[in-house]
Amino acid sequence: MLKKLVLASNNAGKLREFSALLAPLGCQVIAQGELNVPEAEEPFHTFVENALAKARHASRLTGLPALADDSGLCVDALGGAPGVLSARFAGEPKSDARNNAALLAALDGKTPRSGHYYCVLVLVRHADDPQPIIADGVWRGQVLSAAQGDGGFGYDPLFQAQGESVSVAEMDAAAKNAVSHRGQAMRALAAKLAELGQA
Ligand SMILES: O=c1nc[nH]c2c1ncn2[C@H]1C[C@H](O)[C@@H](COP(=O)(O)OP(=O)(O)OP(=O)(O)O)O1
Ligand SMILES: [Mg+2]
Repeated sequence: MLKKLVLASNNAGKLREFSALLAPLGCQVIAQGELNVPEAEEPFHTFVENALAKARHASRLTGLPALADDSGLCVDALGGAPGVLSARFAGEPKSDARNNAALLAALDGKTPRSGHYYCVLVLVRHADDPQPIIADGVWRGQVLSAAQGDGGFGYDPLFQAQGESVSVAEMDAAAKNAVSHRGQAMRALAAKLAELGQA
């Protein structure tokens, strides 16, 4: 039933991961930027509210079903920060390099360095869909004391997932998708769609 989907994100790193993660759905996927959808406001304190706002915004402006991802890094010793503010941890304009520097500074001298990536995905069939499909994923690990690697995006050079011996930026893209917060969320979303007979 889902033939065409707008991906409600402007983050190039996420879009790269989704091109592999969405392939099994077999539907046509268009990034919102290709349809000139401007970035949505993300004013809320929870990931799920922000993801829903992004999905509704893209769906309203395109008339298509929309999938949004709201995600971030939650560090235990920082009370869950940067959390929903991950993208703007070092202020505007958004910058992965400045966010990583701000994270190292915030954690300087603090222990433990444990935390998790969180991702929530929201799919709306239309802008006012009363039954959004929601799935999430958690990926635990540690914040490293210096950046390692140049793959991935965001905080990946500083994050080493549990059970791994390298940073996420040193993992290959398929290995990351197989275990990441986003990969887990996507597989859970696909299972819900299948349950609803819509994938
Ligand atoms: O797998 C990941 N690897 C590294 N960093 C990650 C990951 N997943 C989320 N993150 C970080 C990046 C950004 O600092 C924030 C997401 O913020 P978030 O608002 O969801 O995305 P965004 O503004 O970059 O793009 P958009 O809202 O258009 O999807 O969390
Ligand atoms: Mg955002």
